[in-house]
Amino acid sequence: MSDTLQDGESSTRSNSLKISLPTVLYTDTADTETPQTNFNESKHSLPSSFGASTLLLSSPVSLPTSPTPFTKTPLQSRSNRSLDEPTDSKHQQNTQSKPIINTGSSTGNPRNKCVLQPGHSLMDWIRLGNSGKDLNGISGRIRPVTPTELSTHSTQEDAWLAIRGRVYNITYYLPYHPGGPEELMRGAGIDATELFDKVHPWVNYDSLLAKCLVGPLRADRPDAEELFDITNASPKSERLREPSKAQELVRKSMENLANCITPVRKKITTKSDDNVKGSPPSKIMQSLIQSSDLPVSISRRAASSPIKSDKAQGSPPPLRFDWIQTSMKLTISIYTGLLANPGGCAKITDGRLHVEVATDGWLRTVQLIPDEQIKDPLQLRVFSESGKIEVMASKVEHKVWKNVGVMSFGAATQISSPRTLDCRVMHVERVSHDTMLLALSPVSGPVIVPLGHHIRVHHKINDKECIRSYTPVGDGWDNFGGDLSALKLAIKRYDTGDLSPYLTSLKLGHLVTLSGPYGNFQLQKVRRHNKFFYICIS
Ligand code: HEM
Repeated sequence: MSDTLQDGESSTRSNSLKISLPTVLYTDTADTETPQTNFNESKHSLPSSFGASTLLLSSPVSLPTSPTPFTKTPLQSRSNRSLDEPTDSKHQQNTQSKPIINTGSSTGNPRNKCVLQPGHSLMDWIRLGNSGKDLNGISGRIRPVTPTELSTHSTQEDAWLAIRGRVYNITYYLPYHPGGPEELMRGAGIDATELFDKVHPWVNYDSLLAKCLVGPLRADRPDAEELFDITNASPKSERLREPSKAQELVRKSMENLANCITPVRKKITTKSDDNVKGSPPSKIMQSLIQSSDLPVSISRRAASSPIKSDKAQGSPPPLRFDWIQTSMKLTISIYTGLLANPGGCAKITDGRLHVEVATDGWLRTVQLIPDEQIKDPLQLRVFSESGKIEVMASKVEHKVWKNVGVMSFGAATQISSPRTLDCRVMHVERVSHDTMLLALSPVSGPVIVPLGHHIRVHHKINDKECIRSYTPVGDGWDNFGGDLSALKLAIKRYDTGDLSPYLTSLKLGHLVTLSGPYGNFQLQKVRRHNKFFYICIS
């Protein structure tokens, strides 16, 4: 709750803590040094040298807004599993014999994530992928697979599945799947595209399973090879990664026919400032979505920001984004990359959605000028491991949008010094007999404290400044749903302490002075280590 110091200890010790490299704290007051993003620039005019891009997104993106055990709204607490309930008896047996434990997760993921066995985290999977192990089970070769052959690989010891025309050997990935092996087995032996899209269309399966690729799914038809051009002389793996336009067209039309779903990813490069356009949903799909607020998958667009990652020159990691909708909600997902240790906050101003995105010392503002009106309350979730920042807004008018609007990325700014700012107490809640939860909203702009970082609270007692460090707590601690820029601190009261009696007696509207964020934790660095030790000081 309060990191590093007991409340009764002197401020001198607190000040002497040498915590370097504070990363991101953002305030938008005029007298700060934080550069501002000028969103008045036209949608094509943001200079690329600043790494800014503007994209007009059209065609609504599908799918589930995620229910969560930590949530505060009816939509979020609703289970999205209704669409995904297993229908086959094989699966029912599986799930009955090994029930999935619904834990939520430290990353804030709300859904039915499972407790993974030790040594089966995302990083362990990445390590296994880099270990040279034969993950596709056929010595890394790529070859076409027919549906008949696919259906023979449907056991936990030998499981293949197909997504968007590509067959993957998921045998090794099973124990690493955050949704549990049983869930993943629902897709074994079949074309699991629709199933996958119903559960988590945002998951970057093609990267995660890159080493597990077996080959293209080839229909049991004599002319099917044409579709994938498997006789072409270029290296097969390359062709699989970059199908020709004609192949893509054929594949998409087949998917359309089969699923009425067209998930597409379009990459925007520095050379191309094309708007991302897509076909609007068909009338049938529109009326399906319209008639209920079920998260129906209709189509999907994603794009990458034109800012290329170039760590050597100290440039920020590239951002990608995606959007999905139901008739009542719009969800913008911003992908910062694996282990980029993102932080974020969001607000709606003058009908525009502003999302501040912090990644390892870089701050960018993403703005959406929506085609239709959106309103508060916003919900924001940050998935530290996967790097996804998800912002969900309510639609003023309950209907399916054809276009999402104009999306722009502000210039990336490197922020390296902590700031001091006043925060107002927005919410006070008793957590236990001696612990209070305070939600503090910065008076002058959002404050982002990434994972592993902390802030300091400053207060003068008898003219002597008293400082204590606190690590903000995440969602799930409180019933405060409001301001997304609010920091939540869990304060344990020590009757003989200097600061905690003051903090636990604060009332709504009181001002508190904070500084930060502090900390030099970089999630990326964790990648290189196999062993972790936790130190608990009591
Ligand atoms: C097709 C059958 C699949 C089913 C039924 C399924 C089911 C689930 C479920 C129920 C969850 C937990 C809820 C959630 O976070 O959304 C989950 C999470 C997840 N699954 Fe799957 N899954 C499937 C395939 C895959 C595949 C092929 C991959 C990629 C390699 C994958 C990667 C993930 C990841 C990364 C998460 C965590 C998602 C997040 O945190 O947002 N899943 N899955």
